[in-house]
Amino acid sequence: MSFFTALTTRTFSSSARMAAAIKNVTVIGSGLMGAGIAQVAAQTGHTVTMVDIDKAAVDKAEKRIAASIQRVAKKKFSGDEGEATKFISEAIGRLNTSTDAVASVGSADLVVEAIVENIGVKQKLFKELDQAAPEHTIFASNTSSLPIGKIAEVTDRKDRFGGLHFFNPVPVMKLLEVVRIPETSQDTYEAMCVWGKNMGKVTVECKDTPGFIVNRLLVPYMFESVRMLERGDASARDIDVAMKLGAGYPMGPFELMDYVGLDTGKFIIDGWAKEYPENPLYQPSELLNKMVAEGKLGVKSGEGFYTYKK
Ligand SMILES: CCCCCCC[C@H](O)CC(=O)SCCNC(=O)CCNC(=O)[C@H](O)C(C)(C)COP(=O)([O-])OP(=O)([O-])OC[C@H]1O[C@@H](n2cnc3c(N)ncnc32)[C@H](O)[C@@H]1OP(=O)([O-])[O-]
Ligand SMILES: NC(=O)c1ccc[n+]([C@@H]2O[C@H](COP(=O)([O-])OP(=O)(O)OC[C@H]3O[C@@H](n4cnc5c(N)ncnc54)[C@H](O)[C@@H]3O)[C@@H](O)[C@H]2O)c1
Repeated sequence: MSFFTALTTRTFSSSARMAAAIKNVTVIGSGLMGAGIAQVAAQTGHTVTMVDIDKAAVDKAEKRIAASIQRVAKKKFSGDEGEATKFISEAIGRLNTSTDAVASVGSADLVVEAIVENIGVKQKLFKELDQAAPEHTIFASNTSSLPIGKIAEVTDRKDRFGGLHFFNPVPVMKLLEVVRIPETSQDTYEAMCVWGKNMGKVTVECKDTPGFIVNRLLVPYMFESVRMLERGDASARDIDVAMKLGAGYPMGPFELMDYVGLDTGKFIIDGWAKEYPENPLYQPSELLNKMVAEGKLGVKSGEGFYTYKK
């Protein structure tokens, strides 16, 4: 029986029941974000299937999760090795992997998509998943910049569709932006919020506007930093030092761009430049385009504005 036929009243308890019923989570994409979301979901008691079209990406994600979960356990159970080991093995035991997205949603209560930032690719995926997933399954995208409504329009479940925008690194960053489109039902919205809290996150409500809350402010700031570098006004290192020591940011803009991935930054700005050509804050950068073309994607490729050990 679906949630929607089973529950007749739109009370908070009905939403809480929906969220409590979110036991099986499928995370599509096992890159930087998908791996983090899958890890935290497994840590917080969910049965998780982490999917990627690329088997090598799944293998890499498993390694990343194994390293990250050690750090989480060390912090959470400082001094108690037994509890830490139990926490790790139980979480890893709840985490399954696959390279077949369609076959992985058959028993999903929630699907969180974290694949490449491309509207066509996301729409194609959700169209396929819409046919395969049970009626009650909630779909969410972790997109940084694309309109949730546009991704959802290829499905017949817009009332069970929203944005769940996590922050990198997911095991550490406390914020979860919960994005609702006009069609998102109140039950779905509340279920996403309760699930977010169960994941240990603080949720904020966002409308489906470009960049939601954080990226609407963060992306122009990052691209202004690149433009400052392109003009030769200051070096990347000095801009980073200035913003860390002068504005209290944990990372400077270039460190953070390397950390999130320059390709993701390019996907975002290219999309916004096309959609809002008049806005000077949304203009692409020649330097960033060149770096991405050269495969300099930041930490994940070993080189970006800085170089990293692989
Ligand atoms: C071009 C435009 C692009 C825009 C893109 C937008 C992208 C997107 O949509 C939005 C975002 O995500 S925006 C991005 C939003 N993100 C930001 O803005 C991030 C800003 N940066 C930060 O908040 C901090 O620098 C960090 C938290 C990353 C590291 O903290 P730190 O103090 O500088 O350095 P530390 O010593 O390494 O770590 C200390 C402790 O933290 C823990 N821990 C860390 N990583 C972990 C992991 N992977 N796993 C587990 N645990 C992890 C661990 O306990 C560790 O202790 P340990 O004893 O070493 O295990
Ligand atoms: N990088 C960040 O800091 C950050 C933060 C918040 C949100 N996001 C958003 O999360 C999403 C993923 O970003 P990321 O940084 O994890 O990217 P990533 O490049 O690290 O990983 C994307 C993964 O998706 C896989 N993939 C591509 N198409 C697929 C498909 N059709 N089916 C299954 N897997 C597929 C790729 O093989 C790759 O492993 C993007 O929408 C991005 O905008 C990124």
